Amino acid sequence: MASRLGSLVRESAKNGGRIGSWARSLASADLSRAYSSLGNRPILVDKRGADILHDPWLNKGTAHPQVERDSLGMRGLLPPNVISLDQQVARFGLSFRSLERKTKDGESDVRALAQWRLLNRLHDRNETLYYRVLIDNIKEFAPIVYTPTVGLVCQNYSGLFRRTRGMYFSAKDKGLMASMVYNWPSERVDVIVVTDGSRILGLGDLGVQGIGIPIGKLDLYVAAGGINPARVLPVCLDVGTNNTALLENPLYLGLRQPRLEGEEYLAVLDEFMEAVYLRWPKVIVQHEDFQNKWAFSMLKRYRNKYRMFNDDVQGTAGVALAGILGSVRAMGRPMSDISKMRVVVVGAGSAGLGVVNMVRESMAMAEGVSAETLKKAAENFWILDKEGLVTEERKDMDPDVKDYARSVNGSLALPEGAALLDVVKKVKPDVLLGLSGVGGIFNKQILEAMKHERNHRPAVFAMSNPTSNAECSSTDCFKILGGNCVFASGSPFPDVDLGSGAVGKANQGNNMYLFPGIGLGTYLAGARLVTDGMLHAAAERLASMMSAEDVAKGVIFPPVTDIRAVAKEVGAAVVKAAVDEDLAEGTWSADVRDLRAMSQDEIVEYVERMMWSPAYSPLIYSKSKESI
Ligand SMILES: NC(=O)c1ccc[n+]([C@@H]2O[C@H](COP(=O)([O-])OP(=O)(O)OC[C@H]3O[C@@H](n4cnc5c(N)ncnc54)[C@H](O)[C@@H]3O)[C@@H](O)[C@H]2O)c1
Ligand SMILES: O=C(O)C[C@H](O)C(=O)O
Ligand SMILES: [Mg+2]
Repeated sequence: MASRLGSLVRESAKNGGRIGSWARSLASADLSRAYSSLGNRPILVDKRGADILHDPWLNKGTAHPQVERDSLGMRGLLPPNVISLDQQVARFGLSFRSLERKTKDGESDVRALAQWRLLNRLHDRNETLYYRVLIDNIKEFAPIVYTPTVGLVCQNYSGLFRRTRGMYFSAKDKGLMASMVYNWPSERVDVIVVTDGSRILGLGDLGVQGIGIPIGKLDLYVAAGGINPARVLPVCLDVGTNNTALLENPLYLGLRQPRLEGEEYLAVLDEFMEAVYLRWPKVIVQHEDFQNKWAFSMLKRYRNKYRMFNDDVQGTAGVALAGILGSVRAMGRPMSDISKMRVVVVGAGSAGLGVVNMVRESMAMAEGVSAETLKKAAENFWILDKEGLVTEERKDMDPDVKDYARSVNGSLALPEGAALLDVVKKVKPDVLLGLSGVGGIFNKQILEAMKHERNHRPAVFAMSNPTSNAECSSTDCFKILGGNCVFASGSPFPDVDLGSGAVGKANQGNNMYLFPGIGLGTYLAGARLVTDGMLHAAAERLASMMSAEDVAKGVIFPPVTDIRAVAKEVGAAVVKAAVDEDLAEGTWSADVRDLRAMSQDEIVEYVERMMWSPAYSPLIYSKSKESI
């Protein structure tokens, strides 16, 4: 019926509005009336789920009623909010007229969104071509599909929503998730990136619109990590939002309710994790952009049960560790001197604390990790949150930060809640690291205070995303501190011309250098869990990729054009660590005995061979859907 309706409309268009005999039997010759009266009659379909959503004659997008979503295997394939055709028309009009005007930074953002739309449409049409284009132009396009533009996309996602992508699980799906996962059309899923939308980059709670982040992360899993795009699944857990502007926004596609808390929230998470591992027991689940209050607890809850990791806590930590090791080398000192670094960290959230925990372990390693060396290493950090410096006098101290609370007596003592400027002036840190989400917080005075006699090569890491949330820009940093400082930022910044041929090198310090390799290595190792040992191996491999010549110039991370090679090397290091830890079970292409027999170089070659790259395959018609 659907195709008859389709051909009717096409035929009518060809005949300049005249309709065929089939339609003429209807009471009216008016095509639009015929169409609408037909539209109200049931249409028999021989498709289900994603096949309906990808058929323009059948697809109703967000207007598929719940009964249809349930009977046709679509539950979870759309944002949970059901809206009507009239609302869709209104939404389209609203988004058409207002989207560009509402974007934040004017002209350049309008352009960025237009570029994202072009890429997104290509992604919808042709996966192979899309990934080929992305890989070949990664430097130009990573800032569009990933940070910073992906932040803007999430802020506007309800208006930008066209073809659905990924899955949505909500509190309304309680008890149904184990069956819903079977609505996803792929038999095999290797990597899931899931968010609850509660802390999207430094942009806060964006509710269901956070789905843009898992989509962007998985783009890099494919383009950099060589994961097959047919086997990735972006997920948003819609547990409500506390963002009142979104709740009042007529375009908003998510549930209009406050965020679930406590046991209700945990029940959704637990059911989701159980459901995906039920259908895909070997899948790797990456938790992404969960607010601090859940990020650590979810990691602790699941990391010894499932092969999962939290990118913001663990991926970021590895990248910051590699960056600090690079800065130590740039100072002309041996890497073991990391244990002598004074590090001021601004931001005590999931990312900031993930970083200090990992760097602290690395500092302790020089003398052997023990309670004593870890305690000593903790003294190298000064941590600030929105209340200022965290000291032992802090009231209602977050237990995760307790180990780093500074004494208010003794040398370098500062009062509870001391301001960043006072901390920097007194401590004279080697590394100033921002994971606060507060744009511009490393202001002129703070950067001036980083010019001190303790270190002629200070490192400034403005790691918050997207660009407008970065703690400072490359220009501010180099103009104030001179060409000798080492600069890294979460979102890309340009190199800075310092005159007379001198160039301040702007590094991108982003977890994109690790998560694709961590996922790839875990998958190929067939590791049961993602352990600290595997994460340390990943970070160390990243750090070791930079030559002495690079680091001397202040280049501490590889260029984004090398991201595929980085993922390969990091992936191989993760495989090796998993084998050494006896956690590897291998895959059909190399079991654990094969992996054990491989030299380091052979593991690298193996990883490279297993990475998916975009190329067309010949198509042959076969009645059975089995692939040949
Ligand atoms: N570059 C990367 O790879 C990377 C990775 C993860 C997160 N990030 C970025 O880090 C930022 C924080 O992420 P998160 O998950 O830790 O968030 P979070 O909400 O868990 O933590 C933010 C922390 O910043 C503190 N803070 C807020 N205002 C402050 C102020 N004025 N002064 C000092 N501290 C302040 C908060 O108290 C909190 O401790 C985000 O912008 C995110 O985009 C970057
Ligand atoms: O998404 C990014 O660009 C990095 C990081 O995961 C973040 O949350 O900011
Ligand atoms: Mg993140």
